[in-house]
Amino acid sequence: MMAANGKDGCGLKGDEPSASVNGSSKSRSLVVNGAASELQNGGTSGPERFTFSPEPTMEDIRRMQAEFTDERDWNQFHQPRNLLLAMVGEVGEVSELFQWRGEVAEGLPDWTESEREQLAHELSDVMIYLVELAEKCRVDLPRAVLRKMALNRLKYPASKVHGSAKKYTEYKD
Ligand SMILES: Nc1ccn([C@H]2C[C@H](O)[C@@H](COP(=O)(O)OP(=O)(O)OP(=O)(O)O)O2)c(=O)n1
Repeated sequence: MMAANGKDGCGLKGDEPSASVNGSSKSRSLVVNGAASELQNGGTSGPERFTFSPEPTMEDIRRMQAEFTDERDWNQFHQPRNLLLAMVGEVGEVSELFQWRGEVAEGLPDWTESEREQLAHELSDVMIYLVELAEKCRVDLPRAVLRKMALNRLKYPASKVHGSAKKYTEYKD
């Protein structure tokens, strides 16, 4: 399946996603994500912020999922509405992991490795369906996110809303 913008994917094509993605980003993620791996392994957060690995990009994810569905002849099932329902179902599975726990601290310090991995799986399911939903709706998601963030900055000027969680409609001027 071609992307909305008609560009072919590149980089990870033809490889097993887990092998190629891990292989290509491992060293960088170790260097770039020093703080990240500490947090992912249950350590406390240091002064550095958690960061993601640079790969796979959203376009990589779109292409890998398109290959996955093409190989299984599943595009017939992956219409926008079905993808939306599938994504919401996966959001429910994320919620299940948090339910009845009360407040959960950043970094999930009390979670086991297995619970963290389960969460990583469920968040990935949400992401995979979100990206495919955007593709099938012809929304160029990375660009759309940039536009939306620019709008958010206009709606919530830091100078005006600093330290307040009020919705923009609650500000008088
Ligand atoms: N028709 C389908 C079925 C699965 N998947 C892919 C996308 C998701 O990443 C994952 C979802 O698989 P499941 O529906 O089996 O859901 P879970 O992996 O969450 O399993 P479970 O519901 O047992 O927790 O597989 C897909 O693209 N299309």
